[in-house]
Order: sequence, then C-alpha cells, then structure tokens
Amino acid sequence: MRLGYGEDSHRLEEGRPLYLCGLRIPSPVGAVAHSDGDAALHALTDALLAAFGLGDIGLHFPDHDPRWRGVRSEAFLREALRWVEARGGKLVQVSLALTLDRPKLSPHREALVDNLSRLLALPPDRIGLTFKTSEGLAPEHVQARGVVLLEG
Ligand SMILES: Nc1ccn([C@@H]2O[C@H](COP(=O)(O)O)[C@@H](O)[C@H]2O)c(=O)n1
Ligand SMILES: C[C@@]1(CO)OP(=O)(O)OP(=O)(O)OC[C@H]1O
Repeated sequence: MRLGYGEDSHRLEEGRPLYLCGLRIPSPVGAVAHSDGDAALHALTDALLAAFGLGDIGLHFPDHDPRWRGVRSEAFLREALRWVEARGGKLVQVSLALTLDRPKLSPHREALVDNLSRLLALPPDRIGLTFKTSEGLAPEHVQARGVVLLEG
C-alpha cells in the first residue's frame, strides 16, 4: 500500500474563472494561476506524485514554462496517474478537502464527485469530498488538501 498527501492554494480575484475538480464553477471570483488554477486537481496530482517519491507538480510542470500556461489541470493529473500506474500503483481511495468562503460548493457536489470519478476511474464511494469555509480568515483564497491511497 502507498499513501500520498498533497495540498495547493491560489489567490482568488474578481472576474477570473474558478475551476475545481476539473469543472468550471459559476463564481464571481477565480484563481490567479499560470494554468487554470484548479487547486483540487493540483493537490491530487501532488498526492499521487508524493506516493511514489516523484517530487511535486512544479518540478514536472514549472510555472515559468509557456507549455503549461492556461492549461486545464486534468493534463497534470493524467500524467501523474500514468506515472504511478507505470510503477505498479493502483489508486483505491481519495479524500479531498476544499476550503473557500465563496461560492457555496454543496450545490455542485454530485457533479464534482462524478467528474473526479471519471478522471480517477474510481467509484464515487471511494471519493471523499469535504467543503469548508475559512470562517472569514482567508476570503480571497482557495485551498485544497488531499490524500490518496494506492495498492502496489
Ligand atoms: N465553499 C463552501 C464552504 C462550505 N460549504 C458547506 O457549508 C458547510 C459549513 O461550512 P463550515 O466551514 O462553516 O464548516 C460545510 O459543511 C459545507 O457543506 C459549501 O457548500 N461551500
Ligand atoms: C500548475 C503550475 C504550472 O502551470 O502552475 P499554477 O497553475 O500557477 O499552479 P501551482 O499550484 O502554483 O503549481 C505548479 C505549477 O507549476
């Protein structure tokens, strides 16, 4: 068995798109980032890499490389999955916590879980998704923290 932990955060700004778990969420604020700023997928990518001692997302996809500018973060996740699978890893469970004050994510829970299920090839009951506010401590901020469990 292998365990990986990952986290990511991005500053939120008015008028930018908000991507989480691979979906665009209707929101007045979105992430400031080099890619699409999907903190959830960045945290999962880092967790997968960590499980096999493969460094982190910035090592493989540096934020000064124009190839990754504006890229949808599914691309990073798919690569990390490919690398761990090539080393005999099989993802069996994911737990992910997203902290942001706005917008409310609970109306999007089913769509977010379904999309993670598709991206990770995991049944929905193996995907834990938790939403938290910062209680006003970090209102212009999105944070994702996640753990992955793999066989192999
Ligand atoms: N962006 C968010 C943040 C939270 N929720 C839901 O609200 C509940 C209360 O959040 P607290 O941080 O005050 O514990 C939480 O359990 C989430 O279900 C949300 O939908 N969207
Ligand atoms: C994903 C990358 C690459 O586009 O940039 P950002 O979108 O800014 O995101 P970050 O979480 O800082 O991760 C590392 C990067 O190298």
